[in-house]
Amino acid sequence: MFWSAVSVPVISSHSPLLRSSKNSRLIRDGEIALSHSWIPPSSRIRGFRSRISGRILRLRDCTDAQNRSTERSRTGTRAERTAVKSAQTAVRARQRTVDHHSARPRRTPGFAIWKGVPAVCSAVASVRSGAVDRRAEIGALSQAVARSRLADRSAEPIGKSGIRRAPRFEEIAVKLQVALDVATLEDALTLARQTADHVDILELGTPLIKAEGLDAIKAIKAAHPDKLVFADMKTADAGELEADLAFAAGADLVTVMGAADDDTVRGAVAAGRKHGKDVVADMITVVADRVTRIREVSKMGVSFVEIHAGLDEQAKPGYTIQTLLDDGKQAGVPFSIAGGIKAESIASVQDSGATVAVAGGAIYSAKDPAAAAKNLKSLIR
Ligand SMILES: O=C([C@H](O)CO)[C@H](O)[C@H](O)COP(=O)(O)O
Repeated sequence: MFWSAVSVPVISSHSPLLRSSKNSRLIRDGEIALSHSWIPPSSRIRGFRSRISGRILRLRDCTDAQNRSTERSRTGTRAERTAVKSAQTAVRARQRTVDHHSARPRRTPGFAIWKGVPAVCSAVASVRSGAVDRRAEIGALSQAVARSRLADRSAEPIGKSGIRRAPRFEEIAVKLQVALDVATLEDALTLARQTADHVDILELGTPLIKAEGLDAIKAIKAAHPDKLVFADMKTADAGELEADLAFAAGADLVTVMGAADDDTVRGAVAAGRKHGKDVVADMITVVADRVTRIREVSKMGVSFVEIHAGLDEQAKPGYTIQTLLDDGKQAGVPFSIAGGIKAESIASVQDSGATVAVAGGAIYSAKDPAAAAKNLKSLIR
């Protein structure tokens, strides 16, 4: 399940409704994230009213926060106006980054969760809701703005200044993706059935797609319509055509090689736009100057990059997942990690700020794949 960039203040996070709801996740006291499926598409753009804990709150996404805060800045006390104005500036600056990195930020707010945007949006929403103490909220707003400014610097390598990356994703659990790296559709359906309850994304591995063809995407999606289906096409040429085929077969996310020609990446992105779906740039084989290429492909409109060490690279002596995590931290764009994630390493993947953790061997090679997936999920804080 994807969690929306909408991060809303709640009056009481102790509400049984919020605690038990499959559709909301407590980020921290006073703030929840809502699942995409729970938010009608139009509301992701315009905001909507929802009754939570008996109070009506205004929910909005990052772009909406910008618009609404304009209204707010016309009224209220001087302190409120100043606070909202700084938030507006911060949100706009962040939004520009979102626009820059993703051609479809408004339609994919889930991938816009980075660099302090939700914190600012949430704080703007708090001030606007008028439901809680204004002084406290203005304090929260200022903090969010400061955090966003700090995050501005996070794209730069950590240098002598000693400035560390500002916290970005850590309040929101990383999504778990199982790589169905098996050779038959039958085995893939079995593995998907065993693990679906514990994962957010079902990935059809490249070998599976090659063995069974695009119909395998259709079959997995039909069996698990509530899950995001990721087609690991690893497209190296004819990006638009190949991505189009995978999306038409039912994929929600499709990979294109980050090492491919820029036009191949752009082509896949164009297909993604046409279908309203997401393209992921797989950075497998890009090792030298990986951060530079990650930033380049991000600007081409992919939803996020997969920083990936393939099975052959993992088999080399001295391989460590840490280099992938370090590059993710340094790149300052949304990323997933794939490269032999195990129970021992999944916490560090989350700490790196990854959006998605991809696990193949740790699940399909386990004696009990369901238990392995469940365990990995439980290790995500
Ligand atoms: O993409 C993958 C690889 O290239 C084989 O197709 C894997 O799905 C990915 O590496 C995740 O698997 P593990 O590395 O075994 O966790």
